Amino acid sequence: MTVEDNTGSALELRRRQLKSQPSTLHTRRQQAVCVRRAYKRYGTKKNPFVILDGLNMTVPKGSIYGLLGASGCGKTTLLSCIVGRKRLNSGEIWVLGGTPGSKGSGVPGPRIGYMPQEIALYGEFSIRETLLYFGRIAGLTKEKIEERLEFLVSFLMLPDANRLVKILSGGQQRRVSLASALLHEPELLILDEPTVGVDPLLRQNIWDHLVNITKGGNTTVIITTHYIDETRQASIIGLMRGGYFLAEESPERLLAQFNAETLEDVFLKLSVIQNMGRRRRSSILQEVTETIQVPSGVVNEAAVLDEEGEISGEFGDNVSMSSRGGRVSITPVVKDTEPSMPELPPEEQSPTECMDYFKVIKMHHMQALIWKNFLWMWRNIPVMLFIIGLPVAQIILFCLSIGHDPYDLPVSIVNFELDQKEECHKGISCNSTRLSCSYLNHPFKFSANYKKLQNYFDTINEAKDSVIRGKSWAVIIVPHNYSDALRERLEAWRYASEWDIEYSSVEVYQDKSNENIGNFLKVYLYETFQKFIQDYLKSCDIDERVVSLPIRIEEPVYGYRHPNFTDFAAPGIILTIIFFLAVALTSGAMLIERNEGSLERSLVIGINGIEILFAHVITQFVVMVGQSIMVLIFSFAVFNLTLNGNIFLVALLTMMTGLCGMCFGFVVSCVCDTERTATYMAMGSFLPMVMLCGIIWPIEGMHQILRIISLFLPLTKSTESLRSILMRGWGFAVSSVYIGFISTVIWIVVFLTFSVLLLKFKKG
Ligand SMILES: Nc1ncnc2c1ncn2[C@@H]1O[C@H](COP(=O)(O)OP(=O)(O)OP(=O)(O)O)[C@@H](O)[C@H]1O
Repeated sequence: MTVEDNTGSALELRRRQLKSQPSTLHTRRQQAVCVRRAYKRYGTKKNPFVILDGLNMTVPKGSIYGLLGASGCGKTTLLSCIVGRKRLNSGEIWVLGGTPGSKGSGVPGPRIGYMPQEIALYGEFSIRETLLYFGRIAGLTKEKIEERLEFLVSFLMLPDANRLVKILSGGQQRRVSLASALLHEPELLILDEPTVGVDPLLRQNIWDHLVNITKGGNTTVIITTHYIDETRQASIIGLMRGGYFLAEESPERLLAQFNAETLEDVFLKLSVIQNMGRRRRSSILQEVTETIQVPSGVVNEAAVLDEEGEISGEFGDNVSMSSRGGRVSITPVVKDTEPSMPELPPEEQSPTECMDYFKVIKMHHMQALIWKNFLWMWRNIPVMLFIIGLPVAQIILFCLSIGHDPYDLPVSIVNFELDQKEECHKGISCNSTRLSCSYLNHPFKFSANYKKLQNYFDTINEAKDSVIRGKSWAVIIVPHNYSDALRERLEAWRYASEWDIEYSSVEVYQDKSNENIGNFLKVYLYETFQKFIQDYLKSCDIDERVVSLPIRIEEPVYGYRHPNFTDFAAPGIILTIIFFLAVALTSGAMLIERNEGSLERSLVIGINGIEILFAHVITQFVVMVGQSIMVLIFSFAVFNLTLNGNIFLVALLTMMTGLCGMCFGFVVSCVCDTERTATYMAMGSFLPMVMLCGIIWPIEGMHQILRIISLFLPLTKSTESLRSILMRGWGFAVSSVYIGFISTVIWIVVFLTFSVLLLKFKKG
């Protein structure tokens, strides 16, 4: 044969392959599942990891379709796309006549029964409760669920239905998972490796059952398995490799065509052919159609519509595909120019109006979800007690640890007014020659806080050394003749001598490395001196006001003469505790549900993200109300924090902030895929929020830009509002109060909208 002859026949062959498919939209919709030109990649566009590369698949109604392929070839990915949980990058999928995920297609929904590869069950539920949950979602009555439960437990040889899933063996758990998929007798059953870990007898029973339910033609099964030969009972098997099907045929025809004993052999031969194709692209078609005679049915005719329906084969519809991924390509086809390509179906519409999203909420779904969430809590009572107890523990810690004056701080004193070994005594008299003792032992603040740890030294150097070595916070030096000098200074006033002024002053050397302690000590010394000197003048029958600062600080309009930091920080701390615990609780619950796979199963059976979200809002809200009540009781009844306003307003704002935290938790769980990233995000937002929302430091003391930023944070206005209610006793009519409520509502709406959008668009 000459080169020209070869080229000519190859061209002829290509033309033959390019013959348009007789498939039509109508016939595609008639199939249980029809996949055309599916392309799916993970990774980035630049660095793609192609999983499906122009794959075609046709699953006729009433058939059992065995999806075979090596581990990691993309079976689960394909199934996820079929059930609408992942999206193709390009290509078309029809499932039960509609496009998965589109309005009115019923997919995802109870028309499908899905058994994912992971166990995807709630460990804390019993077998009965598991089936009750999935049955309720599918809209079955309790009686029907009980009837099916009885059948499935005996058919799948399950133990007592009241046993918890988490204490079942791996194989038993898989069977409960299979029972959950079979429970509502769906039209399309998608089973991802249902027979792993199942004993041969039960495996045979399962296959017999599948054959039985598909007999009537109303149920279709797609099943993946690693035991290739068990698919002999399937009506069609699709052998997947390299992102597409090597063949899609009935097992009998495949065995006959390849003259093989087992399906493993067939797979092997097809794989060899595929590998040859990779080496010699141009000659593959010739080899397939000429050298290897057997696959003729698989190769060409399979693509042709026969009486049984439209069957696609590797060299059928796939022929008209691109050559992405370097796979064997008979000829590349530009979609637009292909004359006989059936017109693409108009995309079924997703909900477009806002209200459409709320119409998707179904009562029986909500009931099942709320029941499931409460049951989960009931089964995890220690966890729940911890969750409710945690904010209480935090508020107790806050009230006991923050805002109190430091006490028992050691100070060193060198008192030159005292004789050797003389002790300082309390008490004040007009003629006292030991006024320094009266001052330092005055029962007002200084002595009250430092008395226990006043250490007397003989020399200044020794005393200073104690500060240098960190043994005390300050050295107070009282000069000789302090009392006389002070008396003289008071009496002579403007005529006081230099000597009197010098000797009537105590010297203080402080360790100011700790700003708070340094300031407290300074204030204590000032205030105690003020008190002491007034008492001294009184003892001399002199009006004590002459030595008071000529500024009268009257009773404050709001707050106390001596406000404490606890009252300042409490509003922000209460809101922060409730907000961030709600974030942790909600994002944790959502991520556990998602990562255990149970969420995936619920979504496939028809629950949608919005229902899950609202069910969590309801159940978590109950928890959060419990947390808020406990926190408020401990704050105001036990620790007597200042509460001048209406407690109902306080409770309302606290709960709204908790709701806001829950909504932020939903955003976190939608954005993050793992608990670790969610923890980073929650922690990453915690500190900025605490720093910028005026919780521990007034916003008025921040950098200008941060002051503006803080206005746009969820806890700023609510903290301000709560502070005004608590400290000023203001009501809802005052702007700084109602702005806090408005800001919280706005943040709830923003976070909820974000979550809904993320749930809607973050797929696959
Ligand atoms: N979300 C993802 N991101 C990146 N790669 C993924 C993702 N999901 C799956 N893959 C990769 O895609 C490939 C196909 O995975 P898939 O789970 O579909 O295979 P499979 O045929 O079901 O395998 P098995 O039979 O072992 O379950 C694997 O290499 C897997 O690592």
